[in-house]
Amino acid sequence: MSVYTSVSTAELAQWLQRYALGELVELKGIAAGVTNTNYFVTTTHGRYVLTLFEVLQLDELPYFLELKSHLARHGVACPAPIADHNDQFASLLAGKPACLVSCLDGHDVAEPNAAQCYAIGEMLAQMHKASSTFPRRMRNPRGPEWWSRTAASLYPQLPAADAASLRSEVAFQDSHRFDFLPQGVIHADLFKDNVLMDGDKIAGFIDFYYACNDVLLYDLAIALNDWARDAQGDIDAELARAIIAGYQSIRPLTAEERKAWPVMLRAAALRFWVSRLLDFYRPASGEMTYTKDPGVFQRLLEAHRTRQDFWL
Ligand SMILES: Nc1ncnc2c1ncn2[C@@H]1O[C@H](COP(=O)(O)OP(=O)(O)OP(=O)(O)O)[C@@H](O)[C@H]1O
Ligand SMILES: N[C@@H](CCO)C(=O)O
Repeated sequence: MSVYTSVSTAELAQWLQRYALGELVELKGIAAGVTNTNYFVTTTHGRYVLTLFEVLQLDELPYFLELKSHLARHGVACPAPIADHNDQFASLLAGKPACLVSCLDGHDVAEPNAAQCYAIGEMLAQMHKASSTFPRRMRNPRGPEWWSRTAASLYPQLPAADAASLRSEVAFQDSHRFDFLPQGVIHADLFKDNVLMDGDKIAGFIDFYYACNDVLLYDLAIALNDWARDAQGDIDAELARAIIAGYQSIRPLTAEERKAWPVMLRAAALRFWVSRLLDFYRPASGEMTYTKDPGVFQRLLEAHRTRQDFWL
């Protein structure tokens, strides 16, 4: 249950007066989610999602909330943050930074079909295009410098074979830098549980809190590594081709991107192998202790190393 911070109806009704959203009708905690506290809030004007940020500070929010606002304004499917009478998207509620966004219809899907994967690729490319005019910048907090440093801190705890595999991948990625490829704002965590689907249509991308400026192709690799993964943990070729086709229907890949693609799929797997290892060996205190299996991304990365066909 992810309601870490309780908000009373009286407290919320008072806070809502800073918005043009009418009177509070209902407040309901949302069970899903790991990091933040989320509620459905119904007012006389409509339905919204209230997020109380449990980790991010008020001064860290503008990049993410203004990005969502920019994308929603350009027709990209994502929740639109609501501004208060001071034209602010966030302010303190129950001692935590809090914001309201539009409530989307839809649910995350565990086993997507090809039409849904095509839609993901298409919307991701739309997001990349629409964010080209977004003026703020954010460096990737989970880039090569981070994974090298984090992997180095994990080697002593890993079984020898895993440490050797990780070490060789970090070295491999170090010898392949892609700063010359097209860059822009990337979601950087577009997994299946970060998209609400309405049938085969995308209701919205959510959870933009790893969004940053980086190589666009890397974002496609992150999405494909999760959306196209089959029950055995390898990639389903039909789903992979669907994501790539959807993406290219909006933004065709350049010759240099196509050349970099196999290495990029490995980089995207490495990033989540390392973050899951970190959660596994050193769970942050106070956080929920269930961790996702790092082996999923180790096996996927090792499969990418020997693969011949990359679905392009
Ligand atoms: N704008 C929205 N409209 C409808 N439902 C939403 C919206 N935003 C979030 N939700 C619902 O709330 C749930 C939790 O949200 P989310 O996954 O963003 O949680 P979090 O704790 O903030 O992030 P994470 O779980 O990635 O750490 C989602 O699975 C979804 O069901
Ligand atoms: N999507 C990530 C967790 C959140 O960053 C994972 O599945 O490892």
